[in-house]
Amino acid sequence: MTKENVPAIQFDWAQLFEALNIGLILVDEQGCVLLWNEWITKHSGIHSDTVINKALINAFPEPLAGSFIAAINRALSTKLPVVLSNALHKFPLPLFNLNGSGERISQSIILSPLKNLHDQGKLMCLIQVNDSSTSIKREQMLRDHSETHKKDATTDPLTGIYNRRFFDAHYKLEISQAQRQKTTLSLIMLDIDYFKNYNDHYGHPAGDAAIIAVANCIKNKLQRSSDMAARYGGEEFIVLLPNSTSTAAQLFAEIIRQAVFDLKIPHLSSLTAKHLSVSIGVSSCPPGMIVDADTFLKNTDLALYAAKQKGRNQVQYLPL
Ligand SMILES: Nc1nc2c(ncn2[C@@H]2O[C@H](COP(=O)(O)OP(=O)(O)OP(=O)(O)O)[C@@H](O)[C@H]2O)c(=O)[nH]1
Repeated sequence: MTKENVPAIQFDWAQLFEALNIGLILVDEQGCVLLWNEWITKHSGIHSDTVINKALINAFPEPLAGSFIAAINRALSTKLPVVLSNALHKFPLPLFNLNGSGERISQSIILSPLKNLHDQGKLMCLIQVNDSSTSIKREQMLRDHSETHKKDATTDPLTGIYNRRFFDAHYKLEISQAQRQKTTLSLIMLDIDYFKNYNDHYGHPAGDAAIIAVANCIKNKLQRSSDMAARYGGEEFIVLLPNSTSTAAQLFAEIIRQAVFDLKIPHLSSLTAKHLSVSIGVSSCPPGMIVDADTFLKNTDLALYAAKQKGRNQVQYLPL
């Protein structure tokens, strides 16, 4: 904007400075305070009368950071604006929130050299202070929200283990990797016995607690970081064991079956035992065998069906 096209209005600049929702401090080349607006007064508790024409370094009750003083000198010597990054300098000035909590405002600061029209050839430095607490909190909220969202998309809310959607995606990757690397991939499907009776007898909240107990039992027995358990349906779970032979998978299934039974959760309406039990189906895809994901899953489900048919509370293996 040139001088010619500046709007010809009567303007109270002092009023503008006071109304701004940012902090403004103006210092001369000696670091003497020439302007100190209302925003700074509000957030520092220091009135302009006590600091005008005095050294900025003595304005606050605590010493100013060396990096802040250096930034003012840099703006004046290079005649270029300097930005104090919020990431590196969170609280350059002792400024506080107005809520009385004593919490410091995190600040983003721009230092701009200005010509001092009253003192030819001399410069002043305008210090603009922005309260970036709100934008930082908003960013943090967005980050937290996106983390929660990601977690929601992959985990089962009741048990905290992976959900079926995540399992399906992961399972397809594991099948192709096992086929490429010629390793054995094993699958375990597990279902709580007579769970409808359990719910009817003990109530739905107790049923939920039993599902959580079984999920924890499975989770605690997983040995390798590549093993993965998911809640597959209401009271049905699935475990993926990469690089695990059929023998190892059956042994592992038996460990889980026993561990659930050892929880000794009373199940008086079960026709199998007095305690909560699970039936487990196991299937393995040996090295070099090409099988599609659905066939492998169906085979494991058939093994589970066989475990149910043969009396429940047991492990059955069905070769592909
Ligand atoms: N408490 C609770 N119950 C659930 C949940 N999801 C599914 N169920 C119940 O699980 C029961 C499953 O019943 P069925 O599929 O008939 O199986 P079952 O009674 O275990 O019979 P078998 O598997 O043959 O031993 C149903 O009553 C569902 O309502 C859940 O999240 N919480």
